[in-house]
Amino acid sequence: MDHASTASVSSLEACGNEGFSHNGGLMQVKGALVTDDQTFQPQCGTQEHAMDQDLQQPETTTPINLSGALDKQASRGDENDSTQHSVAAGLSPAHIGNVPADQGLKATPSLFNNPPNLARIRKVLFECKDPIEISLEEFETYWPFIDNVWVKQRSNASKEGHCTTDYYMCRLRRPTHRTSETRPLPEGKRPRKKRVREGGICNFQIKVVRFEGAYSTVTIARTPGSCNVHSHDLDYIDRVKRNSGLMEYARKESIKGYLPSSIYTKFQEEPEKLGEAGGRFFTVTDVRNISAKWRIQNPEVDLVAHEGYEYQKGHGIVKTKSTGVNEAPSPKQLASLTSSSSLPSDTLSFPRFSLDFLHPYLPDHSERREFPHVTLSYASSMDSKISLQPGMQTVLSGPEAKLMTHYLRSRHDAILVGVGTVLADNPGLNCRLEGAGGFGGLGRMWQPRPVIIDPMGRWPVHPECRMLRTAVEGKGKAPWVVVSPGAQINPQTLMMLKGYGGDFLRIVEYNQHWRLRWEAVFRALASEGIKSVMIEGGGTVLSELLNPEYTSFIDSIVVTVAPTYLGRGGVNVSPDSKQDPEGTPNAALNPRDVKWMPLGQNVIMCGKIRSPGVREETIQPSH
Ligand SMILES: NC(=O)C1=CN([C@@H]2O[C@H](COP(=O)(O)OP(=O)(O)OC[C@H]3O[C@@H](n4cnc5c(N)ncnc54)[C@H](O)[C@@H]3O)[C@@H](O)[C@H]2O)C=CC1
Ligand SMILES: Nc1nc(O)c(N)c(N[C@@H]2O[C@H](COP(=O)(O)O)[C@@H](O)[C@H]2O)n1
Repeated sequence: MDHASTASVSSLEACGNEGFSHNGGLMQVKGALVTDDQTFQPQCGTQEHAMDQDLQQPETTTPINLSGALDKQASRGDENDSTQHSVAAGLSPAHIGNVPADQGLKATPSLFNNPPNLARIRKVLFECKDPIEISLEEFETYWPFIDNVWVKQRSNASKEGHCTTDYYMCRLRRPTHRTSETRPLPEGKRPRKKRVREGGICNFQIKVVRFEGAYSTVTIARTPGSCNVHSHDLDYIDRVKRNSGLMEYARKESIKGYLPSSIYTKFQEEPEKLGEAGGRFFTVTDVRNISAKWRIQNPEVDLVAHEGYEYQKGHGIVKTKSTGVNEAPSPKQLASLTSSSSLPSDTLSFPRFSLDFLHPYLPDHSERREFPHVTLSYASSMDSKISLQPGMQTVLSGPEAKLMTHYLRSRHDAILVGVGTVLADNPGLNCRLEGAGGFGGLGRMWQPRPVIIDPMGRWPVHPECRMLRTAVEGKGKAPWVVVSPGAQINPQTLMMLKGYGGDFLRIVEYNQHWRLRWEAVFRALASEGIKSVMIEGGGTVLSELLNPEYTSFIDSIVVTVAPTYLGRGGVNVSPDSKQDPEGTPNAALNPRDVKWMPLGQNVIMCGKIRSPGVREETIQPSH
């Protein structure tokens, strides 16, 4: 019998979180990782949780194809592993990536300094299919390259100044302004040649909310009056208006005193970068206009062509001497190119081996369900231990299995652990794979949400803990901490966690053993928009969830088995024993559709747990 029957989630607003607005309400796009050989197909996005009522619920989510994200496969170690006790020693080394042949081979400076995945991210910011959360820094980096799409309508700021909301409409929503045909032209003016574009043709509208906290975020979402898609593509806008990122490139080069035609020639030498930045329709007149503005202040400067370029009649500016462009870099240049990567040093290369075997066990985010898809995923010794002793982190996954685990993380909306694991491991619980679900995509947007089961509020929220550092560095999300009504959370702690983008969720449902009811936890997560949860541990959490009371909530299990025995002192994963009605012992649980897959020195066991038809909460999509 339940001691309390109402499930409720409170984000403890009552405890005094003035000045902090909820910076959630966001769309996560999962599984957007694509290998060079397209081994993995992108998946759909999910609504994480609603920030405020005027965010539109997305009706459908669309696969993301992150083409540029994985171009750079430089090898990097994981700085955090050195502190862990490793029983996986001797496993094969991590995959060493290569510097792609075309990466940064320019010896003379390029006019471009495009941020990573620019074309992809321009498209995401143009389409705004689902609410997007990015860091302020990312916003300031990417927005100038897409600002040609938008015209600001109005702005609001919160009283405390933490939060600013700007409302934008698509440029093509503006009504057409035609000059009166009858009005006489001013003296000396020729009639305008420019074709007047038809206005009012696209009713796309967004709002951009800036939230300033320990981790400043910007969320971008369609407003309720907006249509779902633009009535035109991004090229159409790029043809009509240049973005300010592109124009800034031209301005920077102009103020060096170069001829517009020389600048234009240099731009055209890197058509891919130009196209990525939205410059497919860039003209020499665009450069001339920028240059002319600067020349008003600097009329005495004699404009020159770039070194190695000169004017040749009939051909305009052409390259006359080798400038080192497209020549092979020296070893020194190569070394500096690999070390100056913008990705964090703990980035993991995307697996080069196939992980197709996992697909039947992965969440299908297009399904509409009452409860999230739940995957149990942990690493175990041969004697079913997950660590050498309580409170001790033990590495059981070899390099390949570790990449697989991070791939799994990229495919789930949330990663859940018990507080015992957090206290023992101080984990990051982010996805460190290179690509959209991990590093190098849109910051934290595609990262899974860490969830900690901590009924008594034992986790000491501290800026130095890894999850919060990870959040501040934009490498992951701050956690949601699931607490019971009895947990004493002081307002400073609450405000600190919220400032990092995390929160406390209070659950008031218990089972007969005064344990939080998992049903209530999953329902609470679902109501916050979480569609899939990967549960990593520890022993208490996993063993409890493998009991009959909860197996109807568990979809899949993915266990990394390590070739080692940790011994009796280790932390066990084992459900309660089971007997038939006559008292004869039975197997406690037999997963279905089992697959075993060797991965390096580990073997991965995948299986399904929830029987088809049991708690089949799939809701038919509404039309
Ligand atoms: N090899 C692997 O894949 C993994 C290993 N680990 C290891 O597991 C060990 C930690 O395991 P445990 O100590 O068992 O801790 P745990 O991580 O399972 O957390 C247990 C705590 O969570 C809370 N809790 C969990 N379920 C609850 C419920 N239904 N109601 C109320 N409270 C609940 C309680 O406070 C309980 O003390 C560590 O040594 C860690 O390194 C952890 C995760 C993965
Ligand atoms: N898959 C797996 N293999 C192991 O050998 C492990 N020790 C774990 N532990 C889990 O991973 C968490 C660490 O995550 P970060 O790397 O810090 O992000 C740890 O807390 C366990 O949940 N998992």
